[in-house]
Amino acid sequence: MRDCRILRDATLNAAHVTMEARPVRHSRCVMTEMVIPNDLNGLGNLLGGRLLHWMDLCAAISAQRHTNRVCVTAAVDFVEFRSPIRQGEIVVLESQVNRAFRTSMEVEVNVWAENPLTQTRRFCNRAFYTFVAVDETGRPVPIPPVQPETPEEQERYEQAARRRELRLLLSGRLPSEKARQLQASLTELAASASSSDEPNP
Ligand SMILES: CCCCCCCCCCCCCCCC(=O)SCCNC(=O)CCNC(=O)[C@H](O)C(C)(C)COP(=O)(O)OP(=O)(O)OC[C@H]1O[C@@H](n2cnc3c(N)ncnc32)[C@H](O)[C@@H]1OP(=O)(O)O
Repeated sequence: MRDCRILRDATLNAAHVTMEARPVRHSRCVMTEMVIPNDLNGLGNLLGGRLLHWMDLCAAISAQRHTNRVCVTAAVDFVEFRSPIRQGEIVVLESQVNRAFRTSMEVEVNVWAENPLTQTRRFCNRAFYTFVAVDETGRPVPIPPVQPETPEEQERYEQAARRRELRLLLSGRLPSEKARQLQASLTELAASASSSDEPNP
């Protein structure tokens, strides 16, 4: 990645880059695909790897919309496959940047399967991607913050900080004593568990 010419050409002129906070809506991406025979596993359902590929592209578009930079996938967490997706169904992917940190950001991707005849949708999949904005040499560069505008965006923004600590902890990039948000959440959980254990008077 570090000596790629496309990367150099795409990032040398960084006049379009700004560090002003950006609303979540600025990074939103909606992608639509149709499941065809080449996308199927032996059971006749959409291949998990094909879906992850589409999700990665959708998330990359969100990351690049937020930053106006070339962004690379650093990690993928909490991937769930809740319901198989069948041939002929329409796959709708929606992503947005939940929160930006220094050079990295959390992108949430949600996936629905849509019946093309009835247009009814069922929720199938969710994952959280970490993208890092890079310069022309592939090194991480600072990115603008996210400005949440709705209560849901605010909640996602706060949860993103806890998930970040967890993924950095699990990848050995954060010592446990520095995982302060997680420690606070665990203390809160323990307190609510012990108060609900108390017998009624
Ligand atoms: C017509 C115009 C054409 C234009 C044309 C443009 C080109 C259009 C390109 C399209 C692009 C599409 C892209 C698709 C998506 C890929 O397919 S990308 C390919 C797959 N990914 C890669 O190859 C990435 C390989 N990894 C790397 O290059 C480096 O590890 C990284 C990700 C840049 C990080 O570098 P590093 O030296 O570890 O940097 P470090 O300073 O330690 O960490 C930087 C940040 O990453 C975070 N981080 C690092 N590792 C992790 C981890 N495991 N978990 C969580 N966070 C992590 C750190 O916490 C830190 O965050 P901040 O505190 O700064 O917010």
